[in-house]
Amino acid sequence: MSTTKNPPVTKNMDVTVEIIGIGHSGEGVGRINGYTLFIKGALPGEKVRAKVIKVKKNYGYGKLLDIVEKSESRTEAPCDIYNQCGGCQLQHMEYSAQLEWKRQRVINNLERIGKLVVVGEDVNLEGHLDADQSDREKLNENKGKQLNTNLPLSNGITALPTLGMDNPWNYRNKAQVPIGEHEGGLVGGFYAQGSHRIIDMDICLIQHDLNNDVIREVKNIAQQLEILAYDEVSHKGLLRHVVVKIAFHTNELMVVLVTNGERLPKQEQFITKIRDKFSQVVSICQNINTKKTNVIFGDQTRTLWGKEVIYDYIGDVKFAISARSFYQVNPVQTKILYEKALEYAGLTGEETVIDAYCGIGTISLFLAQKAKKVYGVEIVKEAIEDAKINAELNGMSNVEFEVGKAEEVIPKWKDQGIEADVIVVDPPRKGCDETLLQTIIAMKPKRVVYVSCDSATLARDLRILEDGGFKTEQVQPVDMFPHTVHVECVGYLVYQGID
Ligand SMILES: C[S@@+](CC[C@H](N)C(=O)[O-])C[C@H]1O[C@@H](n2cnc3c(N)ncnc32)[C@H](O)[C@@H]1O
Repeated sequence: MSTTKNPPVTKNMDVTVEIIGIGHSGEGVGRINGYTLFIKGALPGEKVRAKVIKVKKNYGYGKLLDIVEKSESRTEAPCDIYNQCGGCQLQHMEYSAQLEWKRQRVINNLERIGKLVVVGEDVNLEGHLDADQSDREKLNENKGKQLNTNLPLSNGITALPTLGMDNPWNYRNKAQVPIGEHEGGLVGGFYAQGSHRIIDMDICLIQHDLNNDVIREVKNIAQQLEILAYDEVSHKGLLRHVVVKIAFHTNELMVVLVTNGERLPKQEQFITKIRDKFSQVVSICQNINTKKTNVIFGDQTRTLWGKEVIYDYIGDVKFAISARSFYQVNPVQTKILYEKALEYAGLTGEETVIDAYCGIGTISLFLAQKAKKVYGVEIVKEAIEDAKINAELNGMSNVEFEVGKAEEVIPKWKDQGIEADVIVVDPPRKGCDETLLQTIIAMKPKRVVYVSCDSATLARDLRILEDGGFKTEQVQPVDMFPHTVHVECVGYLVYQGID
């Protein structure tokens, strides 16, 4: 007979609780008689007073009222709109503590989800149980991959300290802000949490300064030229989004005006005013999106002035970035991440490499500098078109790209006799497809380099690869998104199976 326990709290109750972890959205995680309470703004190690605002069967939410005992890691969030925006979740935590927390989260997932042994010093930031609990619950939803926990454990993985930024601000190279109208004026910034009300924003501290300046000026110009902001309820008005991209290495800027219609009134004046203000702007584009949708871009893009693309470099590799092409948003940390991937790939110039989930081929081209041959596979056709353009741009003839699912294309390559010395994977959050993992196991490359944006699925997939004869040597967390809960990792595996 099952017994259902009632939550120990009720709505509006005033509670005092110790915070033992950080949840998925950066909330503090507290426990009351085993019941989990998520409290936004609270930090691990703190004792806080909170008002219960939502009660669910297994967990609830509280509103922070008072900090009774303060964490040493607490700091003043420097952003004026931090509490309204939601784009950053950890500004109230010292940066060094953010880096430690990110590493600990990775370690916990490797140990608890992957059943892997992590050796070396433990950073011991108090309690992460609940955060990791929710990682595990998320994985359970992703059925189909059963871990065999009876198999031998790894002899020990080194989880290195998170590679952070010297200056963890102004790191984003792309800004995209929705435009709306408020009290007769044009506003642009971000959606208030849980709604589509646009809050005007002057400055975003994680954006490159020039992106902030351009966005502010484009709003002013649109207002002066009486361009109407788009209203998503009535589906009327013109200007939907302003997107600005800056190439950190060349300082080239692209401005994209996303409009609900083809005609841009006073187009020439618009262009002249932008150019007069910013000499770095080399490309002004219009993207037409007339659909009733939350998706930012429509299918049609035209260049209003200047070039179709801007150029940037990651290390020595040059990339062409168009209005719609994907490009990593933190180029400084991308270089660090890719250098680690390159180090783990251990290339001497003789190796054949497969880059699975290759996107626009950034990793493939980075590795192609040191490999004999690189094969890249990616599901999005446009990304592969960009990858081919970028290979040509760099005069690289030792790379081949194919559109398709990694789990279908790589087994085909295997059947065609392609043998990889190194396989690199950089899957989306849900991790690698099971068929792909089994193909990697069957192909027995000397090394696997696993780039991951979700350490929970990374841990699950490492377990499968370990069971198939690979040994995970190292996992390197890299902070691509300071002040947010996200953490990127690179895992290094070597084949140890017996043939
Ligand atoms: C995390 S991104 C990696 C992108 C790329 N490595 C980079 O650094 O720019 C994951 C990529 O996997 C692609 N993708 C998703 N499912 C896929 C599949 N089954 N097969 C191949 N590519 C896939 C996505 O379109 C996306 O470009």
